[in-house]
Amino acid sequence: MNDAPVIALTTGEPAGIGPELAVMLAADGPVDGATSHRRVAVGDPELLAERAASLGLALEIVELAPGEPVPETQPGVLPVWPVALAAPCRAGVLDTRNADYVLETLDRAVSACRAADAAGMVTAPLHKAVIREAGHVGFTGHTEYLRDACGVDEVVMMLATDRALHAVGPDGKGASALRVALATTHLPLREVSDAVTSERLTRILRILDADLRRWFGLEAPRIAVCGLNPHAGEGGHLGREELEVIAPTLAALRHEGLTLDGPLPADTLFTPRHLAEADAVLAMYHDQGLPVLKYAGFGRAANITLGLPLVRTSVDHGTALDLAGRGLADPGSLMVAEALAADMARRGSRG
Ligand SMILES: NC(=O)c1ccc[n+]([C@@H]2O[C@H](COP(=O)([O-])OP(=O)(O)OC[C@H]3O[C@@H](n4cnc5c(N)ncnc54)[C@H](O)[C@@H]3O)[C@@H](O)[C@H]2O)c1
Ligand SMILES: N[C@H](C(=O)O)[C@H](O)COP(=O)(O)O
Repeated sequence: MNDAPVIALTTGEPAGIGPELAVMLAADGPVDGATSHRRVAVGDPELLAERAASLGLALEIVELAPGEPVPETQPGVLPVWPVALAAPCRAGVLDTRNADYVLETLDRAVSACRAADAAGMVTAPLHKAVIREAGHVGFTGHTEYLRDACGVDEVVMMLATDRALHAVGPDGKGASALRVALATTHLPLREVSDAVTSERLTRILRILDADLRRWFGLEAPRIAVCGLNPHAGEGGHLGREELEVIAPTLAALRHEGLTLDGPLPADTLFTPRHLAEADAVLAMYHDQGLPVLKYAGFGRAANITLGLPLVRTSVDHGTALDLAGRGLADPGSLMVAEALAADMARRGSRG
């Protein structure tokens, strides 16, 4: 199927599980509709060959020259857009010398998407600390890096379990069908309150509403919004952000036509009755929303960056240095992320 969308898979931190997940998927071949896209890995071909060999996988690594078409996905073959490691890499052992290599794989995939050589990108996990330690002191993750690379002001990190991914509402699918977006991402907790501003919430909620319509086929997305404080501030006795920032912002956005419920106490929002009435939840900070999502679907969920001019999905886990090189990592989330990117690419191409 040569008109299948090309999905660029950045292989992430070379010492982490990203490279082996890529070779595991490629060796096994298309499953669950994976023939619907053409995978091309972005990374060091020798590293990928080494990881495949060390896991005993029969895999042919095919380096593609610039402009060479990406072939149909087939078992045992992994096409690669080559980016060379800066230093030799051992699984599980981080090296700051390879930080720029990781960023180069992202730049390569972004350029390919922008040139329409790829219809979307999927990112295997990178290690944020080693990139910062290498001198990229402002680096906080793919999400913000891609925002800046694409020149947009705001993006939204949303994770969704596999049961809430493909252009349908979670209704009737139970509480494990979850979409959780974040108002703030990788911030120290003590900075969160100051970051929850009306301006930020307005930008985030507009993007979330628009992209739930665009990518998930929801005509009037219902978004449940968490409060920041326990019991959503307990009427102002446990914090005033709900009264002074969140509630007035939601009221203004309802006038624009957004369907918003909240601010709601986060502890009871994440219960089946409330979730059944929401297509997505907006959490105020990382560990308010993501532990629930990962409890519901770790290993079968995907991370989607909303608000970008290109398709980007990712896994629901990190570099798992403790597992790297051992063949123990679960490729489930990467499979889900790839299938979702292909689905989004097809939707995008239909306009
Ligand atoms: N998309 C991304 O790039 C991404 C996502 C999350 C975390 N990270 C980064 O990864 C690094 C390590 O983060 P962490 O330790 O908090 O989380 P982690 O997800 O790497 O590991 C947490 C636990 O989950 C296990 N685990 C993770 N992935 C697994 C898989 N595929 N199969 C089986 N078990 C798996 C690990 O072994 C570990 O016990 C950090 O630098 C973090 O910022 C990157
Ligand atoms: N917050 C995400 C998670 O916990 O899964 C993760 O760190 C991803 O971040 P980026 O996609 O921005 O790298």
